[in-house]
Amino acid sequence: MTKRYGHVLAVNDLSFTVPPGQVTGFLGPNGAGKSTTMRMILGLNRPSAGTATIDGRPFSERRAGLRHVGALLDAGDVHPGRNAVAHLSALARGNGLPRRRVRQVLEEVGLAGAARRRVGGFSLGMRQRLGIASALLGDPPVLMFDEPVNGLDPEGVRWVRDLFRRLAAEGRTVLVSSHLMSEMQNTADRLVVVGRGSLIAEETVAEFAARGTRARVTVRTPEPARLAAALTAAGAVAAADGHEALTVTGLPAARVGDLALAHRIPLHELTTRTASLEEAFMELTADQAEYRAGDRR
Ligand SMILES: Nc1ncnc2c1ncn2[C@@H]1O[C@H](COP(=O)(O)OP(=O)(O)OP(=O)(O)O)[C@@H](O)[C@H]1O
Repeated sequence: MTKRYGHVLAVNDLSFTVPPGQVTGFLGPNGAGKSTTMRMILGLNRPSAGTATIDGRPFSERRAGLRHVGALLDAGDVHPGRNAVAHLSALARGNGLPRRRVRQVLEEVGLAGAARRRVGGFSLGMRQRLGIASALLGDPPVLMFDEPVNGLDPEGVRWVRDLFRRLAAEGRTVLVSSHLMSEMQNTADRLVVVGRGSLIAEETVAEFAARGTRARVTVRTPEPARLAAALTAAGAVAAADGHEALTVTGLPAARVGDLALAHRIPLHELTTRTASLEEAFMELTADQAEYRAGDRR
């Protein structure tokens, strides 16, 4: 799909597949086009070009609505004067869903105790939970969540992760967007990474992690300057990392240790670090972030 807003190219010829039985993380920096893409999948925004299908058909052709696809797009999109039960009951009525589902999903998201409180008084985390309850209401096989973790406390983050894993284990299709790799690391099976509207990567989390920078060696010594000189002479790149530490690329840890011994330089630490997912993500999207500190575009 492609989506233009005037001269802004929000989504640029983006194509990917979200399989059932897995959690697919939809990852990209702010403004990468994630929300626009999700809205187009649901037929809320019209693509400038291309189509999105769910089980082979556009969402608009699906009569089952909430029973087929559940989505959390904007947790703030709830009438503040209503309480949680009224909000969900209206949704249930509009979609021909049994009333008992309202109680069930409120229990499921941990809002049973706040069921009769006005949504206007909800914290952001509670609104997210209510949005997730709405998505679950129709017990759908396909679920989409746009930045569901925003505003959740650590217990909420863990809860939502377990929920997504369980939904996928039940065979459902789960698409979750985030601008933070750390949120996806232990949640997603697959990643669709976007930057400035374009696809950067579509692969398993393991494949994505393997893309990361070469292994690096952290070495700590009271004589960093001498060690850096020895390492550089041996063809490595040694960068000062704090007071007595160096970050070394281009040589394995064993060679770094051997060189230190040969030069009689004491070592206080010698650690191999592989790039974290976060680093792989930052590296891949470094040129793609729309807004960055110090950016004066
Ligand atoms: N209604 C609109 N009118 C004009 N431009 C828009 C509109 N909606 C989105 N955009 C622009 O499209 C681009 C993609 O926005 P989108 O909200 O889809 O990104 P996102 O990846 O969801 O970002 P975030 O993580 O910040 O929510 C941005 O440049 C945004 O400013």
